[in-house]
Amino acid sequence: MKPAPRKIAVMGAGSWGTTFAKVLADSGTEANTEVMVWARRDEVAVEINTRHTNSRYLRETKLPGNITSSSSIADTLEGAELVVLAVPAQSLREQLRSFKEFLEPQAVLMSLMKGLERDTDARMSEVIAAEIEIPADRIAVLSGPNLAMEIARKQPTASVVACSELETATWIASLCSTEYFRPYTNTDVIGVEIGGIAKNVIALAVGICDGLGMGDNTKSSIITRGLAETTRLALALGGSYETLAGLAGLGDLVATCSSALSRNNTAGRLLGQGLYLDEVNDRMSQTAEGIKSGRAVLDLATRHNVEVPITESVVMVLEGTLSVENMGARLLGRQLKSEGELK
Ligand SMILES: NC(=O)C1=CN([C@@H]2O[C@H](COP(=O)(O)OP(=O)(O)OC[C@H]3O[C@@H](n4cnc5c(N)ncnc54)[C@H](O)[C@@H]3O)[C@@H](O)[C@H]2O)C=CC1
Ligand SMILES: O=C(CO)COP(=O)(O)O
Repeated sequence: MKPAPRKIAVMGAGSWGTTFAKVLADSGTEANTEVMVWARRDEVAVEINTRHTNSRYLRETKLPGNITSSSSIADTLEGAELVVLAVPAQSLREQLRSFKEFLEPQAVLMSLMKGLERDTDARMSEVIAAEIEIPADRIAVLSGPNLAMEIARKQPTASVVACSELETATWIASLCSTEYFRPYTNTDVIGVEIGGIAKNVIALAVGICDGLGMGDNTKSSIITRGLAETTRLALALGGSYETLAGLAGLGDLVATCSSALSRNNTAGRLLGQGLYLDEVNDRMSQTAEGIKSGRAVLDLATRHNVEVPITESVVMVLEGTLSVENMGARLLGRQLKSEGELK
């Protein structure tokens, strides 16, 4: 296996980028790996460097001393053998264009993002491959039940690093393994990404049910049938069943759909309580990827002839063609079918 890198760059100083930088720094202390976080706003970089906090996203959580930050893309990427991407999914393509000239020639890129690009329906690993033109063995993704605030508090969790080349995934896993963060490896990049993307839309649906005052049977039914439609989509795209039964599928779906920390779940709850989408967006200070990715998930599924009734209903609510009150009737009124059908 390759030795630990001298430097890892994390592009994006939001809640997950900063928290994952902390995981990397906690993991790499003995190897003296420098972890540098790129922040869009200079004041965030200054706060990380001087106070070792990022209070807007992680309140008073203390960041390890081997994390530094800069608002300069060039400085952050210089010498970085691993580049971790943690910006909102819809901004990735544009950001990569500004990162490209500063990337080290052999750098490995890993996406932390759980979104699908609108209009192209591209997964983040596909956007990276298209914009940076590096081989698949240097493109990885990380996904799993990973609510940032819990990890920042060092509450134990597991996750999945996926790359078509197992050696790359194994190398990255060795760089982010700590006493509170256990990464598994997988070569099924499609399954891992689809699990992370689709669960955000399902979490919106569960949040809507919550906001409408529905109980646990309703939410459990949405979670379970949500997993069925996510699995159908992943299989149609070439992902594997086992991946969707694992941390990046079931694991993340359960965490996101049950947690008040989830931004997607929260956004859904506000919709269920009767707020308009504009009002919900105004209240969200962080990225809820499902709101923008929902339409792309539906388009992707439609192109592949995959039925995703929960996603479709959520998109209709988001686009104003279905009221939250009528969502249940729309889902329950469908033709009866066998539970086992995964096609
Ligand atoms: N927060 C969490 O618990 C987890 C988040 N994720 C995923 O990680 C990705 C990033 O999420 P968070 O860090 O939570 O989001 P966030 O909303 O906390 O932070 C986003 C960061 O990107 C920056 N940003 C905003 N708009 C931008 C733009 N147009 N161009 C460049 N940068 C921009 C912001 O300044 C901020 O630093 C998302 O895809 C999310 O689904 C995945 C697992 C856990
Ligand atoms: O992906 C996440 C947990 O694994 C975070 O979910 P939210 O983006 O809904 O907060």
